[in-house]
Amino acid sequence: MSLEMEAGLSESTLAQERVLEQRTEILHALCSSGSAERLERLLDVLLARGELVWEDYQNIQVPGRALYASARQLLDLVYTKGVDTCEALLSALKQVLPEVHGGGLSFSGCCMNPEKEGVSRSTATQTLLTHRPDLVSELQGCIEGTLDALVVSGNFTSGDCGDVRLPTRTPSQQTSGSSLTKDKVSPPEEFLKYQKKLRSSVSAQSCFLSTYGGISHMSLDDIYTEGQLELAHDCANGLLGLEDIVGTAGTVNEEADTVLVSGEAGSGKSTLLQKLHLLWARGAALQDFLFLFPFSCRRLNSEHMELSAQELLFQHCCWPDREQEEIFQFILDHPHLTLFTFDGLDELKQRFSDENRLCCPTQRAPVHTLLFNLLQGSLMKGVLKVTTSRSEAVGPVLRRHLRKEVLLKGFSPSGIDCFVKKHHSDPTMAAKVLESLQTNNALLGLCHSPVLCWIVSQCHKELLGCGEGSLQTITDVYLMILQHFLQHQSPLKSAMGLGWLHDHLQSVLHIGQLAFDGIGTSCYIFSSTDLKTCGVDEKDICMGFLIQSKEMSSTHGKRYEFLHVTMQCFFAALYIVLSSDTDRSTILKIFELRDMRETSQSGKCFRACLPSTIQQEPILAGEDTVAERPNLQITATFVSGLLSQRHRSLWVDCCPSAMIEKKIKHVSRCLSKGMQKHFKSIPQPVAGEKKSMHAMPDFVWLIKCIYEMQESRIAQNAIGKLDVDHLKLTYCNIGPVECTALAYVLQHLRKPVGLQLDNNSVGDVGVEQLLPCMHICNSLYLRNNNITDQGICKLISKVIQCDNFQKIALFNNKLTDACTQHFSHLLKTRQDFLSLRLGNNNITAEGAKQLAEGLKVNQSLRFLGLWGNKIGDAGADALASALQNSKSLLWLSLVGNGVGNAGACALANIIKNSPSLEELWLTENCITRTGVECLIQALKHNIHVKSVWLRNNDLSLGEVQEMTQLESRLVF
Ligand SMILES: Nc1ncnc2c1ncn2[C@@H]1O[C@H](COP(=O)(O)OP(=O)(O)OP(=O)(O)O)[C@@H](O)[C@H]1O
Repeated sequence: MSLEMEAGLSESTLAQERVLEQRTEILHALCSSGSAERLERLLDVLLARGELVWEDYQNIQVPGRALYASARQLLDLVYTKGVDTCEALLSALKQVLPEVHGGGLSFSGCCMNPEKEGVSRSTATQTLLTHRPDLVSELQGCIEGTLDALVVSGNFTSGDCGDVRLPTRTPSQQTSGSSLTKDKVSPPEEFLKYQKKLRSSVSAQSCFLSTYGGISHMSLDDIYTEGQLELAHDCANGLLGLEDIVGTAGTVNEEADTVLVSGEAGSGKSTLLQKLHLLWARGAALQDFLFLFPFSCRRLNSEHMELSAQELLFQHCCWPDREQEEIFQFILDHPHLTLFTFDGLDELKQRFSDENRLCCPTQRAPVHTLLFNLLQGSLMKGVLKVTTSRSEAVGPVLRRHLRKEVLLKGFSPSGIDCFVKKHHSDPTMAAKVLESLQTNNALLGLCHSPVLCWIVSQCHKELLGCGEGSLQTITDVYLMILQHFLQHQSPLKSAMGLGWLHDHLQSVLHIGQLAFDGIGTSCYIFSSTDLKTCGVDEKDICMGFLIQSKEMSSTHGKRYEFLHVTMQCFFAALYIVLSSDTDRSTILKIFELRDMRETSQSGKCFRACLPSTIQQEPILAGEDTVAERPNLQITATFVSGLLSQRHRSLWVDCCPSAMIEKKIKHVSRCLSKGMQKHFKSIPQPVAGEKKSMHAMPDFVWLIKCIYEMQESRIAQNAIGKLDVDHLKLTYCNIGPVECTALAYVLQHLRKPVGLQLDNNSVGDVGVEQLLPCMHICNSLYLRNNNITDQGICKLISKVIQCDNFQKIALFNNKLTDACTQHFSHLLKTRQDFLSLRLGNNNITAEGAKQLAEGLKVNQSLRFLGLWGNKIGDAGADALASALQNSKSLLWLSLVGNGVGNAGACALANIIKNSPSLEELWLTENCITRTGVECLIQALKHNIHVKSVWLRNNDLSLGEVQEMTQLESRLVF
């Protein structure tokens, strides 16, 4: 074999090998956007070059086939056609996907087959084929004119035009359709009819709020209040709008199609989805999606038949009256035009797993298998899915398949205001409710949770009549709604005092048992038989705690669910407290702590303590069916609250006090043991370091249970033995409610701690809630917590009196110059204050001047951090003159403050005079040679300074080298 031949052979085989080797990348490049556009352009080029014939094209573009399947068919065909076609494919890819090519995928080394390129085609059809790619791009934007011309010339009918104009086609599909093929996509009228039917069914399901079902009808439009939405992985991006949920912001995994909206119970996840559904149905949002299929995991639990993806869509959402196949194929073909929502993934009986793979949309499987495959994208890849869940119920396996996670953090303070005003049409009443909230901070904190805000607004009479400050805990609020509903039953007896519970005890126990059995088996929808088994009758239903379930199919009889799942937890707790059938083992199970490695065991154990009738029920007995842990924990929180000394009088006539006493003992022992378990996990400190405790998953929950009990003795028992210097509770979902509980419990610590609450949702209300424990804190870290000047004003006026308090860090909040007068006051008053870090806020020169007033007279501050503000040269000047006489300052950071040369020269005075300064940070400050020279001069007078950081300023490489030679303590 000659050398040329050998070279030719290896180059040719190379092309074929490359198509094989790069198959996955090519497929990804063609299909990952979910749009068929790229594949179509590639086909156009290959047709034009004669590499594919028309028949090949039709074999690839089979209507209804998934995009990936078509692309695979193309690659198979090209490979079997041989080396030349492989080369042509690689070359066409370069043309079609230049950006991908530039991004690392190399299809190079191939040229077009000149013979085929030069084929002359005599007929018009051939010309159309040869010039197809150019025609496609030229026709984009002038399709309408072309269609008109074709109709006028008699070549096209209006039906042909309709096919081409099909709204869901990509621009190049529209163009290709006019010249080559009329895809067998369903005709527009049928498709539009289905879309219309789907829209009206989605609209009907979403226009009312179910919590109001038992009492009145409240339209979503009238009551919907924006909740606070944040990206889980991008704190800097601030709050999101509703449509950002499906947008690209915050994407962490481009490959994945599932967006998770997570939040606590009652934070408004279902309501948010409902709002999205309604907006879509009205054409007011998400208009990139032609179809939206809403699913409720709670209702999917009741589906015991195996279904295909197609059956799931049509049977559970909206049935197409005609042409089901075509409509489904259309959805498969255009996955990016469809949105699925799955509400309450945490309520699904099975835990997410990606083990049973299913790819075929027509293959039947159990509904949870379908759901898991849809979420992980092996089924109906490209369809965007939005699912909601409590955050703690989402495991690492699902997280791997998430495109992004969005956190729903309940109402902001202004959201509470807005909700209460919407809830009460009478503005005087709204004002009274808001006024009473302002006088009760613990209750105001609770109202950040929409479900609690709803209860408080609903029970305004009880609220206004119950006296200031008597509502402190979540249990108090739920007892209030219990009383509200029960008294609604017998209004004449409304002045009956404590007897209100006793009079309805049997009903409460029956509903309680239903709730309790359901919590143990993740059952949230109840049949008439379930109700009968627990003795719940029509009169009990009328009380309003149970509402009729919105059913997807009429084959089931009437079904019921609790107004809200937290209400079910509350009734389960009432049952645990009041029933003689529950004992120590029940309490032990609901208070069982989560092992870090444990997933579902506790649920199974809990089931074991349910009555045997429930255990044997076939739907509930599946191996992987579990009680949902977050609901068990909410139930345990309510049990703690109900067993509080404050509510003991309620039970006097309802059950033997010895039984209640016993249960109290069990609960306090569980809480104390739970805390001990945490303390045991604290590692011994490394020499020279402080003893630090990182909160484990259940720590905050235990703290909340202790708070619900409102008994100092229990709090003292549980926390008094904690011996740490630093308590770290970062990323623990701590909002105002948790702050209230933390402050209540931490007050009982024996020695001062550093409290680190970075990256939570403390806010101003939370800050106020923390005040009672400030005397036991020596430092407070509140990075990224939505805190404003208002919160700081209250915080400082408290900590100024706390002798232990010496350090505060508030980076990434919403502070402005208005807060600096308070810090200035703190610095003036406290001559033992050590560290003030206010980085990344909105402090300007004015704020720096205010701070300088305090710094002038302070002789204790060692660390001052103001990076990422906007103090400029004037601010730097003020700080410099205040700090140049400081004998305590060790570390000063003014990174990214635009201090410039003037600022640098002013700051040089600190270097010149300070006997203590060790580090000065001036990175990113637009400083040039002039400024650095001032610093160098000053450094000549100071041997204590260890480093001056000057990275990313306006200096050339040569200047940097020269200055480093002159002064080695400058860091560039
Ligand atoms: N954005 C909102 N505007 C007005 N009311 C709301 C809003 N969000 C929630 N609510 C009220 O709070 C109740 C509970 O909200 P929702 O059921 O949406 O919470 P959730 O986060 O889905 O709870 P869970 O995780 O327990 O299912 C609603 O029924 C409604 O009364």
